[in-house]
Amino acid sequence: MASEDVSMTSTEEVDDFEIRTHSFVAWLQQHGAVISSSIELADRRLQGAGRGVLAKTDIAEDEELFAVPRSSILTIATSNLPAEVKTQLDDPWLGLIAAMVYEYQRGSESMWERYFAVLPLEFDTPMFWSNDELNCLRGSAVVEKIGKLSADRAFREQVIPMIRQHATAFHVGGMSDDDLVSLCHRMGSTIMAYAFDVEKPSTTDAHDQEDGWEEDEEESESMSKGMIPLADMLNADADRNNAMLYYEEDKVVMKSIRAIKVGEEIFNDYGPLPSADVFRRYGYVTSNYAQYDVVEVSTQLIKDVAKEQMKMSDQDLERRVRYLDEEEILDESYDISRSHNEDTKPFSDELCILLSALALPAVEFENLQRKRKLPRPALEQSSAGLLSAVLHKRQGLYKDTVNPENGTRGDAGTINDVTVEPRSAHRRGMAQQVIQGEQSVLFEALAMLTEMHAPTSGKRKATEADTGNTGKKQKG
Ligand SMILES: C[S@@+](CC[C@H](N)C(=O)[O-])C[C@H]1O[C@@H](n2cnc3c(N)ncnc32)[C@H](O)[C@@H]1O
Repeated sequence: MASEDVSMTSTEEVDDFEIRTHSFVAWLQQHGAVISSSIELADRRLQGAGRGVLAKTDIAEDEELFAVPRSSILTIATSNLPAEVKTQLDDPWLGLIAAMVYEYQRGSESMWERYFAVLPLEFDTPMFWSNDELNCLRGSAVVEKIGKLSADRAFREQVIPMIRQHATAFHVGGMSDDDLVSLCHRMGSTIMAYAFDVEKPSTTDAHDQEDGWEEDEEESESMSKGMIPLADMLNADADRNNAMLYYEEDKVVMKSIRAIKVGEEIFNDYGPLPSADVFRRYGYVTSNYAQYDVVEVSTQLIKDVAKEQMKMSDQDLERRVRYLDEEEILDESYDISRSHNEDTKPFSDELCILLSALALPAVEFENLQRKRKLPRPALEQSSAGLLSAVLHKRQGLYKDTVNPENGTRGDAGTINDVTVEPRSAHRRGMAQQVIQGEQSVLFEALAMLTEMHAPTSGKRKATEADTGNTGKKQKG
């Protein structure tokens, strides 16, 4: 989990945690926030979840839990960044990072000082992992998505020169570029785990939009990225989500969306994110996002296996792939989902079309191409065989194979190894959970393919219903 200070052990320091909580709540109220007496900001460190919001009394559905004035939300616009700096910032997440660095460095001169005092100093997100720790994630597509190098580059090329240009305003005298990169990473990771896509005042539809920075490109003019004090103190739970944030003209309001019993935690939801994404963005793993787990299979892997399995020439392979690209079927990778996930199909139509196109005899493919047609999005015997070979190859990309039934694996000793310090052991444990989730998706997918083409069922042809293409729910 994210933490303010991992070395915090003495009673004095533990008390400081409470002091900072109370000081933050008092600060927010002084700035016009209205907080219901039915809730409290509580210490959830024993649950491994930092702070969280608890119900102090029974709460009815649709009750207002708290309201935060828009002026207390930290955005580029509300920050005190000099006007000429604001005009230099056209990227929303780099801009908010700069605004946070600016406000943080101003210390007691910043109106958000007591808010920063409850935000984390350290993270367990993979952005901060050692190479040894990252090695435990080998095989998961999450490794390619961490983006540390590109973030470093953006900080060094875009943010730091701008900060240096206004060094006095930013109070960064004496800080090296490396110090600034670390501070930018800290603020970037805080945004990733805490910021909301805030609807601007004129658009008042209800939405819960807690988000990371990767959605920025799609962000419309009506949204801006912002840090909403207290709204971001809610922990998340995919199954027990009981509150939602509503955007009003001059404030944002958190309301209960179902009845909540005294003592229960008030939870936000991050949406249908696979565990790997929850882990990458928020730095923790729980089993209740496992229902959304996926395994990413790259097109390159599919091409490599098809070439070998179908004994295809490079020329033939590239011709088919080019045609599918023209028909907008080709992607860089395809997600395999859980077979019992109610909202998604285990094998997408695009993946089935790609596999079928690669598995067709050359003459049949040429016929289709001539008529500018595509294969049906169903798995036939040959395309299912190809997929099965792809998935076996995909399995081999993981560092170890985890038994999805009991979680044991080749080097399970690493996690319990007394020579590994506790924080690293915790990270390795999370890596194992992520990998185990992905591998169980693979096992399920392979079992489904076997069942679809089991010899006992008489080598029947797969129908669209097998791949979920009728839109009906798939049962595992
Ligand atoms: C929006 S903040 C929530 C407030 C946070 N607990 C705190 O003390 O600042 C998101 C962070 O809370 C933690 N978190 C949220 N939901 C959690 C959960 N269900 N279990 C464990 N940690 C959780 C993670 O560290 C995540 O990055």
